[in-house]
Amino acid sequence: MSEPAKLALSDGTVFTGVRFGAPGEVYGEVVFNTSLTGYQEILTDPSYNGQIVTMTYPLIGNYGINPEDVESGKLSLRGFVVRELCREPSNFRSVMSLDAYLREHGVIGIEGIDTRALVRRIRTQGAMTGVLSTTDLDDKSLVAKARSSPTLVGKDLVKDVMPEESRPWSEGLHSILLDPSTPHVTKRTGAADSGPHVVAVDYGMKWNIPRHLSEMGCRVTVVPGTSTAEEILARNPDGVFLSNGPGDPEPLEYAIETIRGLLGKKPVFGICLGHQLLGLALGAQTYKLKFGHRGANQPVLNIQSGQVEITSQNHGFAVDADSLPPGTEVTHINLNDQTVEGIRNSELGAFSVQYHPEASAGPHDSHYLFRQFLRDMQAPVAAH
Ligand SMILES: NC(=O)CC[C@H](N)C(=O)O
Repeated sequence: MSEPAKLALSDGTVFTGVRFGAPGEVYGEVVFNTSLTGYQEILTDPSYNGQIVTMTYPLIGNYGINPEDVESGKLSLRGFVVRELCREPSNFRSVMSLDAYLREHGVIGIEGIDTRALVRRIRTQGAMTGVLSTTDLDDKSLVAKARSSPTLVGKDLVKDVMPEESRPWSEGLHSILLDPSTPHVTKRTGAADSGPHVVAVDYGMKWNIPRHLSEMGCRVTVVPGTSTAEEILARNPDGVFLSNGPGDPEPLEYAIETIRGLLGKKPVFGICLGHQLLGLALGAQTYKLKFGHRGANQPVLNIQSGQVEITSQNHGFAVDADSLPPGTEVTHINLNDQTVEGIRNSELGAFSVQYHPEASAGPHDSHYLFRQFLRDMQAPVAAH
């Protein structure tokens, strides 16, 4: 039996659809993702904390859920919006349906709404707060709640999703990726225990990042996003990695302070939130984009090589190019809107990208950045 659900936006628009997943009511920033596949990686990406995610692809759930394609141990997003939910998945790796998965994790889903109309609203008005409910179906009340719910600007959303303790990382990439001749066997390679030591500062890190570092032979120690520079340096790393994570980078003063204490001492590599935090630590500014970049088909120009990479992205904030201090250069730009996608300060041995070279899900064009970090770690900082 289908149960109604509603999504109301702060601009007064209300969409009526059908519930899937858990019942209840949530508010969050309504954003959209243009990936055709990878809903499981999106659901488990901690960077979506505080957001209600809409998929633009019209049929979601057709290959089910498997235990391997997770990017964290839980679902951090607030709600999930699709045009049509596939209730009968078919895939040799699937162990349950998307509907059952959302119910198990207490996440509300809505299907059967015109996601094209919703995305056009977000694109014209900008990202908005919305309320998704299966308990209150009164349009006026829902719009009033959407208007009075707080936005994520100025909030620390990292503290909800980062680990409390440090831990050694112990997993490489799927063998399914490494050995296409045995696609029915999904095994991971073990973690490296020699090679350069990377301390990965976890602000809500997608697991495919340390899997890549491990796969390259690095020994990886994951530490909480609140770690100080002294605590990190005491672990004697060869390089420090700054992870992705949710929300506005600006209020994360503890992280910016830590990065300042590492710059020039160890090679630093940042991805997404880590990139924004590196920018802030170098003295640049960040700002909120109108509706963000989320998908697996974002074109990025590598200014140095002249090559275009098709990239996986998930961000709503960006580093302001005009605010970059001398010595820090823009290395990559987004070809859709010319925003900054990568920066480098060679003297300090630090670089970062706004997009996701670990993909998961998405194209693999940007894996070379992990090798670049490896090269940086093999040369002392002063040599950069
Ligand atoms: N994926 C991320 O790390 C996102 C970075 C930041 N929270 C943003 O939305 O811009």
